Amino acid sequence: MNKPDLLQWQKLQADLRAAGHRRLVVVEGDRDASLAWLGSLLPVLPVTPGVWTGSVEDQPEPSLTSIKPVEGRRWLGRELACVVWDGWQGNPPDSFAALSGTLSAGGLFFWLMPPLADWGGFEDPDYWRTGLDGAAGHPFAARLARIVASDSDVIRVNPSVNPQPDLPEIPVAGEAFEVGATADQRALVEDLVRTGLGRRRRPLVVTADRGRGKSAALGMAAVRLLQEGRQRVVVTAPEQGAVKTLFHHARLAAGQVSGPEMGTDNVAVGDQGRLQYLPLERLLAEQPDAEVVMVDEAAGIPSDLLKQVLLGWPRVIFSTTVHGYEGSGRGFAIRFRSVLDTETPHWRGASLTAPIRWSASDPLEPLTRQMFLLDAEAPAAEGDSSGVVVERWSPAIAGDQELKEAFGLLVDAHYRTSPGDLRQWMDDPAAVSWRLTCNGVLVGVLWATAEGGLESELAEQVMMGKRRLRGHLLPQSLATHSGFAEAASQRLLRVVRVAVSAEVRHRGLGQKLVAAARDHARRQGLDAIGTSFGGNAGLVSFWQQCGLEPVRLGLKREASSGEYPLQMLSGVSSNGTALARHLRIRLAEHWLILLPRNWSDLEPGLALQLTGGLPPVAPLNEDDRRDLRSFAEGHRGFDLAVPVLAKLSMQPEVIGLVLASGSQSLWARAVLQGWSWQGLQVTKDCLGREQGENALRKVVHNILQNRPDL
Ligand SMILES: CC(=O)SCCNC(=O)CCNC(=O)[C@H](O)C(C)(C)COP(=O)(O)OP(=O)(O)OC[C@H]1O[C@@H](n2cnc3c(N)ncnc32)[C@H](O)[C@@H]1OP(=O)(O)O
Ligand SMILES: Nc1ncnc2c1ncn2[C@@H]1O[C@H](COP(=O)(O)OP(=O)(O)OP(=O)(O)O)[C@@H](O)[C@H]1O
Repeated sequence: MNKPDLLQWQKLQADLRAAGHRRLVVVEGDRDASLAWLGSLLPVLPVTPGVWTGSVEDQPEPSLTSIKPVEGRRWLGRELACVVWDGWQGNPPDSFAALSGTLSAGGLFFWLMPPLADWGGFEDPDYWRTGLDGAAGHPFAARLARIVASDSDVIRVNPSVNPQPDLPEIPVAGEAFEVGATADQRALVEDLVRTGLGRRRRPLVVTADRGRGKSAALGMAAVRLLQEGRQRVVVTAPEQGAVKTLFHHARLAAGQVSGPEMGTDNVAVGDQGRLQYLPLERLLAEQPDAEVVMVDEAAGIPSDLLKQVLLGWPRVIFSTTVHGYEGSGRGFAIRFRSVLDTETPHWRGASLTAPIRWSASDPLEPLTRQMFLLDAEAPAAEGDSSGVVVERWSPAIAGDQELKEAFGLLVDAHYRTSPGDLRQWMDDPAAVSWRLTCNGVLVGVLWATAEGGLESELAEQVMMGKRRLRGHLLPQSLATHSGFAEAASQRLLRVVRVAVSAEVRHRGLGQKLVAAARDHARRQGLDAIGTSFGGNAGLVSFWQQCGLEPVRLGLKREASSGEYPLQMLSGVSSNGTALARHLRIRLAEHWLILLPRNWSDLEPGLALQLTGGLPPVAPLNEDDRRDLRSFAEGHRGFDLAVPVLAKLSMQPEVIGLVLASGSQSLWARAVLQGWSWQGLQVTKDCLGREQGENALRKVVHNILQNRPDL
């Protein structure tokens, strides 16, 4: 009979729990046989709470919760005794990695799949979601198969061939593993308490892998601070769900009852003390009088908002996950470090290494790390930028060390780089990549993908919003939102990611990588090179230096960067050049009406930069000049001068003068973004209407003096 030896599995599970380990069990081959095999094994194992990533009808054990394969990330922060992952239904990497992190000590992760040798050719049902279906090969899955095959801690079962493989002996130490504070965590709590009680402006930045107990430590430390005399500790995070663990451990530390369904708004300690959660916007708007502010999952918050928190309160603690399942916090650490170095050079870093919910010798964590390159690190760049070589390179055929370094560079540069991106990069047949080395050390990577080239009928339908295609981000968005069907029929090379090591930035290396991609686009007869990213002033400058121009700004801020998506393009063929020009002129024609309606909260520097980068729609006429002079000399009020001031902003080189005026933010918001005087007072752009108008008059006066030709 194809049945497992139940007693052996029960012993294995008990030994794993005592050792604080979890294991991956790959159940290979025929799916029905695998389900039957699991159906006889699971009832004798502890499987609740547990999940099954398949349909309810196929569920091998009724007490498992049936979820869709993509829903794993929703379980982050919870603990599962068992995961049964039906790979036949799809293997979205982010979700898989997230679920593996929810498994507690003693947990088994069953993975149903075809035989390992077939993984590279297996048409994973999840491929369609990101347009990878039908690709000739799947190097990402083939690599996973190699890793699984070479890991002796993975248990492999093929129920139709060998239903009872030899199970490993788990060495169990004298004392069984128990979840509890590690020495690391206790030391961190002391450090946090010292920071919270200490002198001003010595921020602490806590970084660690997932599940090290950072959030819990913040909760425990907050309570200690309140017990030791602080009255108000405020915690914030990208979303309220992220502070559940923090509040749970705060309640326990305060000797209160805590349960999973309890709120995360407030914990009172003693007569006066209060730990309170505030969403970031409220924290910044209300500026509460807190002695200590803690920011959990700080990588999920744009650095300019973190900076406001940093400067707004006397004692600030930031905490974030590095090597997360849904993206990495190291990019955050790098980006935010420059803010810290400038604003508060005495900031300190702290870290936690020991896992809390499983033992340090658990084999599942290092395995998932390797599978999804969760710990990918860019090689140390010494700051040497000589001996530059730019070359085509492919992640699909790279050795593991090379791949790890290149992916590490992308991860460092973009904190939302996730395992799903690795799969896309390796498997997308339209992907082309380059790497840049300095004296043999990898310091730059560019990943691009060819998009568009749709038949004209389909392109028309995409333009009219009647069809949506997977992939083709840039052409689709330009066709649908900007209204140009030819954007979907032309062939564009979209730069998905470009990254240069922080140590060697601003030396022209990034531009070299983009030039290589542009060259390729030209040689391949493509029409344009473009990109789409969370717009900020620095990156817009970079892309402008590379010859790309803004052609579209999205209407909704991206969840990942907190910024508006911006698309930039540069023609390579004559058709592409005409399209880019056409798109820009169209954007320019609409800009002054769209900007205040849709992007009034756009960062003012970026609003000015984009305005200055657009072609002028119409030159100033005699009436405009008269109005400008009247405004500058005080005969005409601001309210009636706004249209002419806005028109003035779009004249060549005017924005340069505005940027140099010292009133740039006031100009952007009052003239271009439609702000009220009241709002401008709150942001301290002016003291009130009179002072604001006078400042703007001065700017106009200066522009008229400098540019008599206008
Ligand atoms: C689709 C996408 O990938 S968008 C995301 C781009 N990648 C990232 O944000 C990752 C982190 N950043 C990086 O890796 C690098 O800063 C890159 C790739 C953006 C630029 O690489 P570099 O090698 O520094 O660019 P390079 O030296 O060729 O060009 C620098 C010019 O770009 C502009 N620029 C680049 N970064 C900035 C910035 N933060 N602020 C202002 N201008 C900037 C400037 O004009 C700069 O000229 P300067 O050095 O004379 O001031
Ligand atoms: N001292 C402790 N005793 C018991 N359980 C703990 C302790 N510290 C943390 N935990 C538990 O371990 C898990 C991970 O802790 P926590 O969320 O604080 O880690 P983290 O490093 O903040 O991870 P993440 O990056 O996932 O937020 C949680 O389930 C938490 O309740």
